[in-house]
Amino acid sequence: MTALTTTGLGKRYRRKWAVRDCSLSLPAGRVVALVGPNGAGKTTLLHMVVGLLSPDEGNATVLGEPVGTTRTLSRIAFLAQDKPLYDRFSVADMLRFGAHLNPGWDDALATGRLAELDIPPDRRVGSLSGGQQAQVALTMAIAKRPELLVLDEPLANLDPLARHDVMRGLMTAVADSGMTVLLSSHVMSDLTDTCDWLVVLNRGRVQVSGDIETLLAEHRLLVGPAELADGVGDRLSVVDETRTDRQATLLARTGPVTLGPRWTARGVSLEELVLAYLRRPEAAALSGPVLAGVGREGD
Ligand SMILES: Nc1ncnc2c1ncn2[C@@H]1O[C@H](COP(=O)(O)OP(=O)(O)OP(=O)(O)O)[C@@H](O)[C@H]1O
Repeated sequence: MTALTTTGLGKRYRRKWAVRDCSLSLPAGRVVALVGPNGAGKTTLLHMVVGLLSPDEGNATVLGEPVGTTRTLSRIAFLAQDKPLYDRFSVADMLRFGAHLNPGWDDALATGRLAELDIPPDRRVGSLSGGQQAQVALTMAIAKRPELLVLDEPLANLDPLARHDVMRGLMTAVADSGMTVLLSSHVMSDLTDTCDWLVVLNRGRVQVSGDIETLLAEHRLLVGPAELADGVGDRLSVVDETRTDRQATLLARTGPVTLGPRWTARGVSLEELVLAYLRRPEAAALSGPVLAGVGREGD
């Protein structure tokens, strides 16, 4: 089952395209990280997915149905960047509000989650810390019992401990419900242990979309003599490279690779992989087969 399919999706503001030619297929039950630099088009894409913006080209299907229908909306929860909370409401008022708006509301889940987090129901939302407000907003989204939860930078402005707590809460909810999560973030370290699918958006276009374990297995960081780098680069799909007079460091899309004795090869971290693609907007790695490089004598 596919949680989200987009085909040639595009949106422009006046004459400038914010998202262009976006074709994606995200499997259900995954926790998907949507990453990209400021202005890459993440919010625009998420708004099209949840039906807040209409595309100027292409189309999107969510949970097998067209975006924006009443039935689709009831199956999605969306947490926008500016958390949709009312400062003057008490926490309990917010939950009543959520129950009123959402037919599938799970009140036991909402009250139980906030009790576990020690967030008193009678406190005014405006008097809670940023981390507590994020938890209330996340609780509201989860209590809707969505099949697809879309979060636009849920961790923005939170300190590392609060970010960790919010992500842990999210993972518990995912484990309990099996819902698909699509979340955007700038902070790679928040995503490393929690997400299992990666989408990199850069300048409005999808650069990478794939299972994180597979993507990591398909890339290597190669370090060797600068004078031999061109020869190696010619035979491998190099995403990004840095060189000094003597040494070259290549991040290449390749399976296990055998190079000459002057080279070392190791796996990459998620952060290294994302940064390499972001530095090279022209490089694209949509999920697909990758050829393993074979080394030659003298490399
Ligand atoms: N309402 C709007 N009117 C005009 N241009 C807009 C509007 N919203 C977004 N844009 C432009 O569209 C592009 C994509 O913006 P978007 O907010 O989708 O990116 P983003 O990846 O979410 O950025 P950030 O990480 O900074 O939140 C940017 O160039 C932005 O300036």
